[in-house]
Parts: sequence; C-alpha cells; structure tokens
Amino acid sequence: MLTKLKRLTSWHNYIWLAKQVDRHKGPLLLVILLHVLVSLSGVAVAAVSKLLIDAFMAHDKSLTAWLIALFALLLIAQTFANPYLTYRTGKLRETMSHGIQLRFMERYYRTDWKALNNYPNGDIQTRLVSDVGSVVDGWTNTVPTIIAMIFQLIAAFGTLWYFDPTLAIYAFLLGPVSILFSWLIGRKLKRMQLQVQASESNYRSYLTESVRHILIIKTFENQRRNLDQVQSLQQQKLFWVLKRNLFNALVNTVITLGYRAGFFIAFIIGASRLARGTVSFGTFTAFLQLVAYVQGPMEGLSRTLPMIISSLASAERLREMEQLPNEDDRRQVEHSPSQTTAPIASVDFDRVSYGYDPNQPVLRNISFTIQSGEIISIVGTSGEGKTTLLRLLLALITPQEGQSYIRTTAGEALPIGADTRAYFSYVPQGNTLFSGTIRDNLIMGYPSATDDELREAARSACALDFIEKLPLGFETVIGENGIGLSEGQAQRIAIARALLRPAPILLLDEATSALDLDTEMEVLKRIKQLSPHRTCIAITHRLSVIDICDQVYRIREQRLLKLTQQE
Ligand SMILES: Nc1ncnc2c1ncn2[C@@H]1O[C@H](COP(=O)(O)OP(=O)(O)OP(=O)(O)O)[C@@H](O)[C@H]1O
Repeated sequence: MLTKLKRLTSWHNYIWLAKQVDRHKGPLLLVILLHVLVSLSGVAVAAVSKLLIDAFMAHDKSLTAWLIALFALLLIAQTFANPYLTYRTGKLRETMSHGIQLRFMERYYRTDWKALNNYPNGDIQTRLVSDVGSVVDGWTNTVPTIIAMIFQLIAAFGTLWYFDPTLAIYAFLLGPVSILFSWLIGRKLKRMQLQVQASESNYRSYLTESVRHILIIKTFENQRRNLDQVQSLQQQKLFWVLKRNLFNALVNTVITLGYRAGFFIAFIIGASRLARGTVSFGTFTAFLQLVAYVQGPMEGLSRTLPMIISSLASAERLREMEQLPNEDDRRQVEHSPSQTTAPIASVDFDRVSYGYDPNQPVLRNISFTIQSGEIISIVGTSGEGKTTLLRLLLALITPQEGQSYIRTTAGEALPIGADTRAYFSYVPQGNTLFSGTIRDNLIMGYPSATDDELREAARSACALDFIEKLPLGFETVIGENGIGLSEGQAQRIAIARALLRPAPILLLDEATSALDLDTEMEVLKRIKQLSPHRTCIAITHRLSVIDICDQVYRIREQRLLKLTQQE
C-alpha cells in the first residue's frame, strides 16, 4: 500500500496529467480566465458597494450616479458570465474526455492480448469512464477553481487591507491553519480513495458479468445468489465510500470551524468599531462581503484536496494501462494482403513452445509446414491446446521458444506477428456477432465489399438462403451477440464474415459445431472449392469432417502429431 501511495504522488502522474491537456490549452485558459473574472467580480461588487454607500452618506450625487451605473453593470456582467462559463466548461469537459477515451481505446487495441486478460471488462469500463471523468474534472473544475480562488483571496485581502488592515487580518485569521491541517491529513485520504476506486471496479465488473450472463443466472436459478453477491459488493463499496465521506465530513467540520471562528471574531470587532465610529458603514458592508471572499477561498482550497487526490489516483490507474506491454508491431501493416503482399507459399512452425505460465507449457516443440491451399484439421481432447495454436498463428500470444513464419511465393519468410494478421481470417468459438445489421457484421474484415461479394460469401457459408428469407435481408438488425438468430445461423454469419475478408488463410475454431452434419460438410466443401484456394486450418471434434481434409493433426500431451489415414 505504501509503495502504491508513493506511486500516486510520483511526478510521472503530474507529467501524464499535463500531457492530457496539451491539445486543449486554449479552451482551458479561457475557462480559467472566466473563473478568475467571475471570482474577481465578486470582490469588485463588494468594493463598489462600499464606495456607493459612502457616496450616498456623503450626498455626492454625481459620484453616486456613476457608482450606481457601475454597480448595475457588474451585476449584469456576473449574470451573463456564469452561464457562459458553464457552457465553456461543459464543452471542454466533453472534448477532453472524448480525446482521452479515444487515445485509451487506440492504446487498448495495441496492447498485448494476454496482458489484457488480467483486467475484467468492468474494470476497463471503470477506467474508461470514471477515471477519465475524474482526470477531466481535475482539469476543467479543480484547477480553474484553485487558480480563481487564489486570485480572489489576494484581491479580497488586498481590498480589505486597503479599507481597514485590522479587519483584513481578522478575516484572514485561522484560514492558513485550515489549509495546513487539510494537507496534512491528505495521506490518509489517498489510501481511502484508492480503496473506493478498487471496490467500485469490483462492483462494476460483477454487474457487467451478471448482465452478460443473464441466461445462465436465470436457467441455473441463481438470481438470489447473484443478488446476495451484488449486495455484498455494494456493502464493501459502501463501507469505503462512507469511511471516506465520514473522514471528509470530519475534516470539513474542522475547516468550517476555523472559518466560522474567524468570521465570528472579525464580525464582533467590526461591529464594535462601527459603533465607535472608527469604520464607516460602507467599509463594514464591504467587510461583510469581503470576509467571505477571503475565507471562502481558504476553505475552498482545503476542500479541493479530495478532488486532487481523486484525479491523481485516476491518472495512476490510466497510466497503469498505458504501461502494459505493446503487442509485437515491428512492421505495422495497415493494408489488406490482397493488395500489397506476395501470395503465400506456406505457414511454418519450427520447434515452437508456449505456456500461458512459462513454467507449464501447453504446447512443446511444435513443428509443421502447411502448404498454401491445404485444408488442415486439428483434433484433440478438450484443453489440449488447439485454440492456443490458433492464438499463436494470430500472434495474440508469442512463443517462448522456436520460430513461426509465413513464407511467400517471393521467397520471403515473414515472422508471425501483429502485422501478419492481415493474412488471416478467423472464426472464433462462440457467438461473436456485434449489434447492428447483418451487412455491418459481414463487412467487418472487408468494408469495401460489393453486394455480389457479400452474397457469394453468404452462399459459401450456407447463410444466403436464410438471410434472403428475412424481411429485411442483409439489412436485418441483430442484437448484441447475434440475439434474434439461432446459434447455427449466427455461426454461419460468422463464417461468411471470415470468408468475405480477402485473407489467404482461414482459421476455424469449432466454427461449425452448431451446424448439422450435412450443412457442416457442405460449408467445408464450398470452402475447398473457393477460388482462389484458401489455406484452411479447422479445429473440429467431428471425425467425419476429416475425410475432406488434406492433413490431420492431433494435439496430445503438448505435442502435435500428424495422423496417417489408418489412424
Ligand atoms: N487465457 C488463458 N490464460 C491462461 N491459461 C489458458 C488461457 N487459455 C487457455 N489456457 C489453458 O491452456 C490450455 C489449453 O487451452 P486451449 O483453449 O488451447 O484448449 P483447447 O484444446 O482449444 O480446448 P477446447 O477443445 O476445450 O476448446 C488449457 O489448460 C487452458 O486452461
């Protein structure tokens, strides 16, 4: 925990926070300026009110007229400045958080896939929404408020000093003690803020998962248990939120006590001096307003501490994501292989070993050569490492030992990495459709596909018939995860999506498991007849499919074995 606290206040966080505002300096300066002007206008109103009362008392008509006009002008300016400030702050907050969120997502997509496995969806969402919000609030609210308060404090104290130095000193009394006190207890507050954020993340992660798995919760009649768990996480969150709030309330009480005591003493002294005639009515009126502008900022500055802590804690959490390793991007290729790369000759693995935990290999010393156009089947019992092999091909994970290449007909050997993903099209296990139309889903890997290409891919995946029977055809809107379609239909759309992408190697991870045997055979035959031929690596549990494959491999005890016809 102590190292966490040290990290929180490390200068890296301040530098990171400063970088976030780089592209918004102009609008931020405007917001700060408006904040300062609004604060100073309060002091100006107090000063003018004093001069106006004194001018009234002195029966100075021309000065009174000028001051009335100035007084009205200031009040009108205040009325319009506030809504304008709210508008500008709102705009800055939105543009800033959109920018940070966009950069976060860009970075997220480049992050090593395995490193992201440690972060549940809810946690990522908390960082993306709450933490970005807290960082942006720090810039658009806390920083301008602090600067404006400092200006207000100096101006109010200076004005009061000018009118009556003794009253100024009383108004200032105890303020610095409050500020010092609040900064001293800041350390404890930091610890609580981190706990609040951690409990918030756990809670969100659980809610996200519960919503995603509603079907399982209902069918396993797990509602009560689930609600109990929600309640228990709520209690944990409540505990830390209340603890922090209680602590904040205590601190605020002490600060307010200092503030009130200062006001009380200054008021009594001011009133008695008014009675004795040593201060004017005008000065006393100004004092009543200015005392608030001296003590208000001091109180406010003490109260900004939790906001600063919260922004720092969020900066730390967002930086943590940025520090995750990048996936291999030695040669980022942003184009499709059909346009710029030579046709492939083969995919080669040379003594590749991999384990999610390096001490426990899932695959060991795997070697194979798959020639272009071949259809390969990989079989093996559950948990042997078949999906892991596809992940290695897609460079989602990197071998701990050995080499893997794509060889082109031009004789190049391209090491498999993030950039060689352009050679692959993939149908993962499970339902991976997005909400949107069927067309939106199909063109994901090939946005410029023509209608004919779309229909051809759907036909090859045995999906055209049922799509055309839908009233809106390819424009039919489906829900998240393909809600509204049967499992087999969703699978055929996922296959069509992969076929449409102009990539020479097709990876199927139990992609036909929800299809009946005839449809499965039909889909695989059509893939085999595709022109140009594609290399296809299919994981399957159905031995009947094996007949149409050129090679069959089995994974057993971490090894890859080539099966002969007899086996
Ligand atoms: N993200 C991961 N992190 C850690 N271990 C993992 C991860 N994914 C898989 N494993 C482990 O790696 C091993 C191989 O898993 P893999 O998914 O490759 O098996 P599989 O042969 O495809 O199984 P199935 O036929 O059930 O899909 C398993 O022991 C599994 O627990």
